[in-house]
Amino acid sequence: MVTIRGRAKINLTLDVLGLRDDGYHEIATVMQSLALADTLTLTREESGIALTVDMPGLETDERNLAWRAAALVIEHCGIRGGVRIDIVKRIPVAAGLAGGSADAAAVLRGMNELYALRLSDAELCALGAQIGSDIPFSLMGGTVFATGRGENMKPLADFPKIHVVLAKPPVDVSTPWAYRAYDAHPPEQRPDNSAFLEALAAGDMTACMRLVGNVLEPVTERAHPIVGDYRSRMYAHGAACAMMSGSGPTVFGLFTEQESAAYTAEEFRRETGAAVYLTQTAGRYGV
Ligand SMILES: C[C@@](CO)(OP(=O)(O)O)[C@H](O)COP(=O)(O)OP(=O)(O)OC[C@H]1O[C@@H](n2ccc(N)nc2=O)[C@H](O)[C@@H]1O
Ligand SMILES: Nc1ncnc2c1ncn2[C@@H]1O[C@H](COP(=O)(O)OP(=O)(O)O)[C@@H](O)[C@H]1O
Repeated sequence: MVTIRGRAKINLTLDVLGLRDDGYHEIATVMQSLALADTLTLTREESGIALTVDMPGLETDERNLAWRAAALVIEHCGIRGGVRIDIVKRIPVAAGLAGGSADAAAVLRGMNELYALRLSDAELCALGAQIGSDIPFSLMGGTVFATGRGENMKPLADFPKIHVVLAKPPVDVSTPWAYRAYDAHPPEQRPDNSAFLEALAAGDMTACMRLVGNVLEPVTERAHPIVGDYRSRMYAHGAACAMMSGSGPTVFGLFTEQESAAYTAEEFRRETGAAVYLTQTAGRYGV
């Protein structure tokens, strides 16, 4: 039996550079792991894939990314045997936090251990990329500059430990929808990735906070103005910076003081009734 965590992410920067021939978008993004994580327990079975999730409504068949990751490993490695996967879900779903990718990455790592497959990180990432663009990052974790459709990764120095308040507005945003809406009206204002990377390398956190930016934020916000409302509330509560993660709709606020993050989370819940999570940035796996 193997127990493994699949961690959420936020995008500190996200730029879309163009539409590719394969229908995906070329992106450039600084991704950051969070301590907020699902827990997955993998148990060897004689055959087949059995999946349970403690969150009602979430698929437990081949539509679940965790199920697909297990199937891919079994096929790729010619495994004669199966697996039972039990997921304790803590990452909000369809939130821009890559919860599904986190679970898939955990299953790839978990299967590697459970069946002593000795797949390298590069092999795991190549398998992960077949299922979803964010999965290679979820396998690596930490602070990463990702390009291509998200699978080309340059590990960066860890972003310092900082408190993160996540607030998910009560609206659903699908990733394909966000990219299509981006194509229909690409925003003019874009994050400056080079400046962000320079500031990060120099350890200039004040500049980093100023340089966060997500080109999908105005796209999702146009359809869901509540995103802007949540961002303003985060700033009003003293966040060093606040922004939507990925395709949204979750808004994160970064706080240097634990107390002020905890107070914000509580107040946010009280004021809006939103699903609010208090967490922290997390470093790379195995480091
Ligand atoms: C926007 C981002 C930012 O990190 O995260 P989320 O908001 O989903 O967490 C990612 O690019 C999401 O990656 P992921 O959620 O893995 O996407 P995938 O499953 O690979 O693709 C779902 C769909 O999104 C679109 N897509 C995804 C990635 C990409 N670089 N270009 C795209 O156009 C495609 O329409 C694709 O069919
Ligand atoms: N293990 C999983 N956890 C969450 N969602 C999953 C999972 N497997 C498949 N999905 C599907 O993927 C969709 C996007 O989920 P998620 O990865 O949480 O969001 P996002 O792409 O915004 O980061 C969900 O609506 C759900 O139908």
